[in-house]
Amino acid sequence: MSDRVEQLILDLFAIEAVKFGDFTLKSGIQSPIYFDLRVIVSYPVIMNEVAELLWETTKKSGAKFATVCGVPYTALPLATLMSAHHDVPMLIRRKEAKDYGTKKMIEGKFEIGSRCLIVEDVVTSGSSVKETAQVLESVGLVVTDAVVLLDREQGGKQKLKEAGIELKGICGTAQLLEILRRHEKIPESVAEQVRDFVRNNSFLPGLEPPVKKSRKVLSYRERGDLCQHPVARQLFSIMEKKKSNLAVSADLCTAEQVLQLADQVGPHICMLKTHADIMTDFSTEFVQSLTELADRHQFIIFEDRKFADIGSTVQHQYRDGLYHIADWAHLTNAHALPGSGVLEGLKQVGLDKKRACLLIAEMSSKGNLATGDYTKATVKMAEEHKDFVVGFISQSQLTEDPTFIHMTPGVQLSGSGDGLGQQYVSPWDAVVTRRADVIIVGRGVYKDPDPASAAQRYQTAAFEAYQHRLAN
Ligand SMILES: O=c1ccn([C@@H]2O[C@H](COP(=O)(O)O)[C@@H](O)[C@H]2O)c(=O)[nH]1
Repeated sequence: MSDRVEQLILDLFAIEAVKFGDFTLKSGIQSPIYFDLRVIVSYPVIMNEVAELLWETTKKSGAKFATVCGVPYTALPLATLMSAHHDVPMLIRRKEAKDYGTKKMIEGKFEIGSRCLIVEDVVTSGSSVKETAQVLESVGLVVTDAVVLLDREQGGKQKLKEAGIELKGICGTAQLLEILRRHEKIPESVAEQVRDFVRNNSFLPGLEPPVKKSRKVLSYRERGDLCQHPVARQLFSIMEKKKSNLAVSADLCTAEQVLQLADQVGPHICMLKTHADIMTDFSTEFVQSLTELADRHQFIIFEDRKFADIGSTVQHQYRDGLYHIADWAHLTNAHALPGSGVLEGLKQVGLDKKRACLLIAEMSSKGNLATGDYTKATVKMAEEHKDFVVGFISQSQLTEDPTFIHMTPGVQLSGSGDGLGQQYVSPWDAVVTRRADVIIVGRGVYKDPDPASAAQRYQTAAFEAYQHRLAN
């Protein structure tokens, strides 16, 4: 195989798929080396050889997969050849979801939970592979392996490993330079310049290049298009249409108070959060009226039940008892503390009803224990239950997966705490600094003499913060 890799590098150099000079990369960095693998479509013999070597490299690594998917666009023909020659089904990732028809981001047939191999032409920081993995995972596929023709050796492999993806490459920059030097295709001074560049432009933590990376921040609409769960899709769509990323927490003790508040703040919110168990007169009539208000004003109902028991018990708490939560709350939440059984239990009740759940990964209260490894384990649990878990209650952004929604309580325009452990940040801080998608406000709204105006103030503050995030 090494003779074939050597010949391939010489061929790539000959067709100017590998160039030396002074190039401005997408990130704005000046680079002395440039890979333009797009040209290989004009050289079918070379393209075929690349696809074969990608296949052999993958097989040698022992990677197991049911489908292959090329990172658009250069790797698409490579994945196609691998698929056709080795009889392994291919998937196509769209760069943008169609705005008509089925709005699929992934074309092709697959089984939920099956593995997909990502194929790429060049890896620098690994972000394109990661982005493709996120889209594949958002539809229920599993990504553990990726294969690339050229690894620039700037930290992408390590970054992907941190994200749980094993990257195998046909050739790295060091080997490529060695081959070209041995065949006297480039002078030693050029090879040294490239080695220097690679050393000084690593994407490893602490060694990131000093330039701003231009990763696109997705809008709520774009994120909604990526989501599979109907509640997540509906929420993002309401947020975009109503220009609201505000959830009001109706922590009130009578049905009349909750319904009055819901009607007053309805036009300004994307979600109403309830604590059914603090109400003295909870009834089916209340549920009916709340549901009507949610339909009229277009908001999601979130029962902040914070389930935290074994699967069998939470199933009863969710389905039965006084509140029959699963019958009316689009969304509920759970602690990760009991382990994944809590989700298995809730899912058996909620999935058929198309309900969704958030995991409590961080809390706003002083001295709480939902930090560090606990928070990380919570994120992992959410990733393993994406059919039901659509996001987090958190105080910061915990994952780059755009299909997870981060909701942040402990938000007020004025005030830093309540004397009982609650800690407040401003809407700007929550959305811009901590990267919340939705802010949750209780007393800041319902204790105001004019809750509708207060909700409008929070709505404007939080949505302007989101628009700032989009633009910067
Ligand atoms: O970490 C958490 C989790 C949940 N909450 C809930 O949010 C509201 C906040 O009400 P405020 O009046 O705005 O303080 C309340 O229902 C809590 O149970 C939280 O605050 N922190």
